[in-house]
Amino acid sequence: MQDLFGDPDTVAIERALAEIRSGRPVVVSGEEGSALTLAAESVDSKALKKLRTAGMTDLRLVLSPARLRLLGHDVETAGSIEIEDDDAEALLNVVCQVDARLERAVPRSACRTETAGLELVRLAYLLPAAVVVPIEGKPDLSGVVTIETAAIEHYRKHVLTAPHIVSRAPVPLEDVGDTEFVVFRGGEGMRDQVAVIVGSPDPNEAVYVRIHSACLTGDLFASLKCDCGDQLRSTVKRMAEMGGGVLLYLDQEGRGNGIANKIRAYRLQHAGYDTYEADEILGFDLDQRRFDFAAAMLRELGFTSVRLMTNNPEKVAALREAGLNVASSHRVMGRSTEHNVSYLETKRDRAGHIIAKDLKA
Ligand SMILES: Nc1nc2c(ncn2[C@@H]2O[C@H](COP(=O)(O)OP(=O)(O)OP(=O)(O)O)[C@@H](O)[C@H]2O)c(=O)[nH]1
Ligand SMILES: [Zn+2]
Repeated sequence: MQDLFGDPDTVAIERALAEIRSGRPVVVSGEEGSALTLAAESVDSKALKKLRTAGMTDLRLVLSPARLRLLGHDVETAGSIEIEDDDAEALLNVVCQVDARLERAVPRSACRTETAGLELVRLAYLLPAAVVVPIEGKPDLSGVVTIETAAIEHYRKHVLTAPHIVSRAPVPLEDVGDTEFVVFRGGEGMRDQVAVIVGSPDPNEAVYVRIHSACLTGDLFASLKCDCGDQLRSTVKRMAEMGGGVLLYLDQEGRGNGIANKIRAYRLQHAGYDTYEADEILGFDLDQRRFDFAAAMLRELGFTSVRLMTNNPEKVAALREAGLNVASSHRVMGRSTEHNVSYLETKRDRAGHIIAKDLKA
């Protein structure tokens, strides 16, 4: 029965992600031993106290390298510090407040179990910080999901290349005409990812493709803070004019950090930090996204040669690395406004996006 419903490691990760997102612990287990692991953002003082009462006293907070650098430690790898008391508010300050510093605690390099725990929390779209407690003796952990360290380490590589189509149907769009929405399931967290096939692209030619990361604020509400909504609508329209194309609408809100973290980052931007600085303050790398799954979706639809509509050289590189032919790339500019001009300049100057030098608000 074990693998009747999928690869057991993948099943275990999906269960673990649901537990972590719900604020419950999981056991991460490997050669280095086992540790109870929780997302730091969902831990309150009661939970900290309960863990200690249950004899779990060696509580550690695992932080990403970006967050440790903000806290004043020049490191390249994740690290952990001892959690000395049950003050959850102080713990959360260390995790995401901009002016936090480590006073007494000196981080040590995270062990494999801790690094895997951190990766699990990140995959769950939560703040990248985990509370990890080594398990000594035989505490009663019945009902707690256990996951192997190696399974977490292999997860991304494995799931990103295995999309499957779950449904498809024609949807006519205003200003565009006939399209077909094809829904894939798979990838990180088994999210649904949508391909919109515009018109009738010829798989024997290089097809126009837009890989679009979801942006609730821009795509749906026409937020002035970014250019996503303009890019979405203009590329789909252009595909229709050119006889067809494929838009991949990826559930990668907030550059792969999730909507909650994006809005946390917007709060920091409101206080004067730029888009990448804000993510770094929260402990994220410059960009969390991977595009292997997008390449796998295109292959599944029968397209192997593309004209990519993007300003982001990473997307071109990712598709080429996945073995697709990127015949050309095409810039996709939205409006620049007084609210998004510095966002666009920052993408150009820090992440190498191909965006004009003379932007006007
Ligand atoms: N974390 C974070 N995400 C943002 C912010 N503004 C927009 N996003 C997200 O960024 C993603 C779009 O990424 P961009 O960097 O604008 O553009 P791109 O997709 O890399 O490149 P293009 O193909 O040229 O559009 C969407 O998922 C948005 O939700 C922000 O300030 N912080
Ligand atoms: Zn946006």
